[in-house]
Amino acid sequence: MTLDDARAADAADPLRGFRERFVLPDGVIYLDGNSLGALPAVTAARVARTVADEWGRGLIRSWNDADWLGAPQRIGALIAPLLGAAEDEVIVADSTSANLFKLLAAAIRATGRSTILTEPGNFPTDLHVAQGVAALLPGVSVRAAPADELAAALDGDTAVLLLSHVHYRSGARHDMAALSAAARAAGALSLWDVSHSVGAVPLDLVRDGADLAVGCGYKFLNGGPGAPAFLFVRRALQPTLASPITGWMGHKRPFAFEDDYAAGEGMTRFLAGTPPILGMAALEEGVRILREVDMAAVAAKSAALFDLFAARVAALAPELRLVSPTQARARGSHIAFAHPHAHEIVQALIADGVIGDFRAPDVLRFGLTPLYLGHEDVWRATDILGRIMAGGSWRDPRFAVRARVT
Ligand SMILES: Cc1ncc(COP(=O)(O)O)c(C=O)c1O
Ligand SMILES: Nc1c(O)cccc1C(=O)C[C@H](N)C(=O)O
Repeated sequence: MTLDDARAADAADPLRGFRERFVLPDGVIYLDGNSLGALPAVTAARVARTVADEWGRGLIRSWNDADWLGAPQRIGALIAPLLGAAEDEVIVADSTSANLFKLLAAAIRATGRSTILTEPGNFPTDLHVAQGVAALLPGVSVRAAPADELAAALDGDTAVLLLSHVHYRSGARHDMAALSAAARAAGALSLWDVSHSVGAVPLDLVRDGADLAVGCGYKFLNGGPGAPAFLFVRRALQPTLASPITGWMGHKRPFAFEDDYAAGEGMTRFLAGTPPILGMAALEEGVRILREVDMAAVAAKSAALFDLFAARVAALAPELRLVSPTQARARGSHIAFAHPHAHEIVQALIADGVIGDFRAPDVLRFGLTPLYLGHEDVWRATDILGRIMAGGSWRDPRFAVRARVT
């Protein structure tokens, strides 16, 4: 593909109109929307209105008048179709880590079983929260099995199969339907972390038999740094699960101020405390944009951007080893390569305006976000990468200095 071909592909792109819905700095090619999504153009004004009008003038009346109280359910319902879930199966609350804790503990209690089955190399918070739950509950342990041994590792002790649908490092995507069915056949629940899937690939949690899911609001949903997360519980399971964080917002009647806890109806029981309204407002705007989008078009464009990226790197920087699956249906919406000097190369790219990220020890990762990234961006980014590799500019000692956040 030539630069002209890339431009022609962008001109014919059905999603090209979405780029102007985002604020992106000049001189930057942003390839990290899988870690922190870009700022939607409407979000600053929405947050400013929430602050000045709803908080400043409405004051506490806004819990009713601006429906602050209903934000977790309202935004959950907005996210639901992106998950292939019903509106009453999703609620927005807390962080992905906290929601993992709630659902893991609930799953162990509901099944009466003792093992959390996961895979080695899952996102650290998933593993760490599982370890924390196991440390808290007598007899509970975490077991990790490689992807191709997971189905065989499910047994009568497995309470819950905990997996990231799309792997944060390689982008590899699990077969949700097959693994959820295997978990169910073993009498276990399936819990999917869809942080790297929602808004990135078409999801159908109900069709694919997922029992439980959690995910981030700040990646492909473009909800802003530290945006609230969401959780999904299959409707039939909701009455059987109990949150271990029995806060007042999950109570059946929070404003009755009763001494004794009574779990709220449906997903409400998975709330704990007061929702962060400013973050909720930003998240709502990000999700609204995604709701206008045909996810099949997003998936098709993501696949085209990936193929272009992979082909250009193979030609211009063959020393980078592709670690993402080559088949589109087997991956999410980022591309990853391994190189012993991945950190330095990513830093050199950032210095040249191409923002990707480094995942220790040796991975360069580039988010492919079809709403605000075009073929020309990929063409230019890979051009810069090729020059950095050919010229060896990444060897500059300043690129070896590790930042706190990579
Ligand atoms: C798969 C996955 N789960 C969870 C998280 C983060 O969870 P939290 O928002 O609680 O930090 C991330 C990224 O940070 C992630 O990639
Ligand atoms: N949540 C993050 C943060 O607070 C700081 C820096 C990065 C993140 C991320 O989201 C990392 C991301 N989940 C990943 O896949 O690596």
